[in-house]
Amino acid sequence: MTQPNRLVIATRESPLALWQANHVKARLEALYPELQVELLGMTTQGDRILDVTLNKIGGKGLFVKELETAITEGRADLAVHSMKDVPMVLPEGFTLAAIGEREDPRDAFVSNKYDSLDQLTPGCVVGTSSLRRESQLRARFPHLLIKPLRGNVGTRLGKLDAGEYDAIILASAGLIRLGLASRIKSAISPGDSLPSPGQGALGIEVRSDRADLISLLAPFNHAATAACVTAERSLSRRLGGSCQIPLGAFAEEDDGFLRLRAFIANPDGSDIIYAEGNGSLAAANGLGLQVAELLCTEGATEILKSLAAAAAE
Ligand SMILES: NCc1[nH]cc(CCC(=O)O)c1CC(=O)O
Repeated sequence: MTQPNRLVIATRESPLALWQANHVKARLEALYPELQVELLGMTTQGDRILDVTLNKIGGKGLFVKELETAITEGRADLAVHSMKDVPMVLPEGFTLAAIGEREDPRDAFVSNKYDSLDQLTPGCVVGTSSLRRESQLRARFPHLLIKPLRGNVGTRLGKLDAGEYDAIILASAGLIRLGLASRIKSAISPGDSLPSPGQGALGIEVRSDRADLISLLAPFNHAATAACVTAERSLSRRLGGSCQIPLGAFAEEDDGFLRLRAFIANPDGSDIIYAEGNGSLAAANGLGLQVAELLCTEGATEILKSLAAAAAE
């Protein structure tokens, strides 16, 4: 198998996406000094449509499709994604060659006036467009008002600073990567806001037939992170995971074992179901299915039915 001497990474052009692509580029160049790596920046539909909440316009796939097309057409070899944005089922012919070590997976509380969620007083306005974050806030902090908030990380911080919100919730990982960790007033515990499947982890997508790339990228894979993300994604896939469903799934590895916690909810947070399970690293996929089954027995099936009925209206 011959090693390529030049690689092109397809990436979105948001500052976070560019940071992630440059991070993978630097890692690859350090591993393979002979290799030349270039970036191909692209705008996706998800970046273009900013005035509608994501769950109304088709969700995660919008951020990855153009990148996959560039790979199919031979304009790029690989795409770097936030695993949180990668659909649970990849299109035929694509695979994840590696999942890198996870950054802080927790949600971050960001505010110019308050230090943490429990300091917020009745009527405080919290910005988020994530159904996952919204349903958990409604369940745990019913006195807060939730107002939609979209755009890339910089745009969202700008809206907070303009006084449109008392606080906003973002992923810690994005803020840390962008050198904005000082904006995090407090990390929200997974018990208060269970992260999204894949949050904080980077994935590298290639065509399944590129054995050369799959072996080249193997050193980037972080086994514990990959197992956690596998468990989270298998749970989400089993429940039809997309941005349309308020769902969180978060796995942690300790000494070769995984603990997977998950929840599913009605969008208004009136019905929120938690489940968790433990398993070995090697059985990550099965653990995801097992905890999904637990959620179904506890009422997830009914929530999914009513969400599907509401969507069909
Ligand atoms: N939904 C957009 C998105 N996709 C990945 C991240 C953050 C980085 C990560 O989770 O890896 C963000 C921003 C956010 O939710 O604040």
